[in-house]
Order: sequence, then C-alpha cells, then structure tokens
Amino acid sequence: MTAHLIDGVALSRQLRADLAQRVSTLAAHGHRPGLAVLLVGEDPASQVYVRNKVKACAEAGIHSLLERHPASLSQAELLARIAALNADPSIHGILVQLPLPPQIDAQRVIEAISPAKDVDGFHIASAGALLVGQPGFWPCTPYGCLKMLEHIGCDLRGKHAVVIGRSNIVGKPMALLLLQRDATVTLCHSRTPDLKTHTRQADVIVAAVGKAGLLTADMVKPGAVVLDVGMNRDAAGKLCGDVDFAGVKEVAGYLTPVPGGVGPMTITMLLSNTVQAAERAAAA
Ligand SMILES: Nc1nc(=O)c2c([nH]1)NC[C@@H]1CN(c3ccc(C(=O)N[C@@H](CCC(=O)O)C(=O)O)cc3)C=[N+]21
Repeated sequence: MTAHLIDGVALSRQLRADLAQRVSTLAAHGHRPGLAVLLVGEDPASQVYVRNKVKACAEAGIHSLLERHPASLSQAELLARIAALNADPSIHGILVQLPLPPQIDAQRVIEAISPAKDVDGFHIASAGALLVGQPGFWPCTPYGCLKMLEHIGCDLRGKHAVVIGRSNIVGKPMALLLLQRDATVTLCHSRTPDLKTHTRQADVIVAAVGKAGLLTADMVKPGAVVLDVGMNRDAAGKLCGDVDFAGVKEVAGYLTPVPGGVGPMTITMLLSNTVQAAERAAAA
C-alpha cells in the first residue's frame, strides 16, 4: 500500500480563496484586515519566510506592513513599536519573526503584543485560552495540521494520536488541539525511551522535532496518518522533514510531504487568524 499524500499547497489554495471572500466582505465595510510583520536582523531564512507571508497577504487582499529593523535594535525600541501597532486600528495582527537577536527577550516581546492581535498564538493569554478551551488564537502550525486532518475526514474521537516534540509553538499546542477533538494523546520528546513502542500504537502521528529521518517505516502502524512538521536541510541542502518519506509512504495511509505539506498551511492559518482578528474587531 502506498500513502495518500496530503497536498498543503492545494488545500491552502482552497482555504485562501475562502479567506479572500471574507476579506472582501470586511473591506466593503471599511475593515480591510491588516497584518504587521516585524523582522529584526538579516537572518536569510527569516527574510524568505517574511517575504512569503507578505506575498500571501497581498494575494488574499490583506493589508500588510513589513517593518525591517537592524539586528542592533534594542528591546525598548522593539517594545515601543509594538505599543504603536497595538494602538493602530488598521493593524489586526502583529507577528514578530523569531528568532530574535540575543539582546532581546523574545517572551517579553511576545507578551507585549495585545492578545487581540496575537495572530501567532504565542502570547501566554492565547496559550491559556487554548488550554482551557476558551476563544483565542491558535498557533498556526498545529492549527494547520488540524485543518489537514479535517480535510481528509479524519475523525479524531477515540483515536490514538502521538505527538513527537514538546515545543511551545508546535508540540504542546498540537497535543491540546488533538485532545480537544477527543483523541487519546501521547506527547513524546527527546527523553522518551523507545519512541517506537508509542508510535506503533498511533492512528495519527505528528512529527515535530527537527531531526531528519527520525520517523522510519518500522515505527508506523499500517494505514496511520502521518503529519511531518520537520524543517531540515539534508547534506545536499535540500529541504526535508522529520519523516523518512520514501519508507513511511509505503506503510502510512496518509502522509504530508516536505516541502508542500504543513509549511504552506502554517501561512494559511496566519492569514486565517488575521481575518478572524479583523472580524472580531469589526464586531466589537
Ligand atoms: N513569529 C513567528 N511565526 C512563525 O510562524 C514563524 C516564525 N516566527 N519563525 C520561523 C518559523 C518558520 N515558519 C515557516 C512557515 C512556512 C514555511 C513554508 O511555507 N515552507 C514551505 C517551503 C519553504 C522553502 O522552500 O524554504 C514548505 O514547507 O513547502 C516554512 C516555515 C514560520 N515561522
């Protein structure tokens, strides 16, 4: 058997078309959604991501404001910019691209963003809202994974989901979202002995570690759904995930490719959160 691939580019195209409709409705009422993206320094990968986010906004009719700051920017200066954007009614979402240079305390900066504009879902208020099941913004990558599961008609009730990786931006919120959908969730991490015992039991596996080739075919139950959140470069510099794609695709029922899987969905859910922020602001 060979897995069905879940095409994140095609699904993004569908979802972004729906978002563009919601944007036109908002714009017609004088509430065009706006996203501010703050880039500090010149990390080449960050430059590419930020450019992709701005381009995706333009395609969906979302106003975007890209602020580029030198790597020497002080924390106080960055906090002042966030205060100004919090007060700017044309901006509904604020994203500070991570990582930040060492003189800046990233958590402090995230906490300065108004929770109403925290479209990354990284603010402690957003994390708390997700934990207790209150309305708030969900982090874009796990939210995109959930959309992919919905798209293939995967009913999570009673399923066993195994998340590998416990980061605040992917693993932990992913586990909470799966739990909210009534899956039985196992959260594995670098100190989990014998990962395979857990993954072999899983109906759904989300790999979010950042280690190429981590998940191999012998670790996957036949027919399982495998979502690959990994973003690694192989020896040739080619982008690859955490999953041994060639091996796992012969065992899994569904599998996401890298690139073209979860990555584009992350940007789509950023747009979705921004539109939602604008809708909430318009209704307030
Ligand atoms: N505040 C903040 N929010 C973020 O959401 C955030 C961040 N900082 N810092 C960096 C990471 C990384 N990230 C990606 C999003 C999309 C792709 C993506 O679209 N990837 C394409 C390929 C891109 C390529 O070819 O290099 C794909 O997988 O098909 C990748 C990476 C968002 N991040």
